[in-house]
Amino acid sequence: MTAALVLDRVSVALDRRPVVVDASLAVPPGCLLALVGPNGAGKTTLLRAVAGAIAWQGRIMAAGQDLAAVPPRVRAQMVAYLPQQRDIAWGLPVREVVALGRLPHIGFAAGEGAGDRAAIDRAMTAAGVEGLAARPVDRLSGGERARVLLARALAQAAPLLLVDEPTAALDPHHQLQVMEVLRGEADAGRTVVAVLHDLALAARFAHRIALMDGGRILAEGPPDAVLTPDWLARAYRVEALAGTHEGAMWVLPWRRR
Ligand SMILES: Nc1ncnc2c1ncn2[C@@H]1O[C@H](COP(=O)(O)OP(=O)(O)OP(=O)(O)O)[C@@H](O)[C@H]1O
Repeated sequence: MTAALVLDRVSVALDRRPVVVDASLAVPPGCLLALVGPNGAGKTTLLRAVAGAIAWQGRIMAAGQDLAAVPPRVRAQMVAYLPQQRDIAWGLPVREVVALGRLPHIGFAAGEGAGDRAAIDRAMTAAGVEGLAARPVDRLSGGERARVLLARALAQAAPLLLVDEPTAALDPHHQLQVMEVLRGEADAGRTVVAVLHDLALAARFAHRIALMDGGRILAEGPPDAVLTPDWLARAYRVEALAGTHEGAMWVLPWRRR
């Protein structure tokens, strides 16, 4: 099957320092890929490159198209991105913030159509923010705001969804809800790349895991092939407990090495 996202020796330098080095990856359609690794590994930088937010060297292909040659509006229809930064400058009502996700489809001048309204409603329900629709977004808790921004990315309905630490600041119930949504998006045929620090959530929900350290992808594969004692010791310098439950892997970092 043709990969939905292909990275071919992607490198990024920030302040003339190599931050991502020769990252190569092929992610099939219908895959939830967790991008994991220690602080400073280069995960956010790699995701920002795929989102087109920073310059890169090498090749990034989505749905067979070289993203360097795709106009911004078309890219916004192809790629949705939930950045790590959750600041929202204006106190817009929540529903209006989520509706911004439809802009690549309807533009500034045109109004929302029935399909847009359905996508917005679906995204708000999936992210569990339908009860917040009229609330000003700058008066929400951190976790509520995070879910509103996830809803905005979901409303974009792009075939490639990039999410940076989507479960940070969420309570366990909402962490599971968000991971179920991301897994559901992948199972519906989209490609989802999620930067995750929580290895338990990565092991439980991701189809595949890419482990980064020092700007490089050290390992990529199914959770039980990547979250091994050796790789966890090498990348994170931790020992972890692990097992399986209901057909999924679980992992619990236990002590530093
Ligand atoms: N704007 C910038 N200018 C220069 N260096 C940067 C910039 N942003 C990040 N870096 C550096 O690039 C490296 C990778 O950062 P990045 O945010 O991609 O890591 P990460 O794996 O997402 O880390 P974390 O888990 O802490 O979020 C770090 O060493 C960081 O200090």
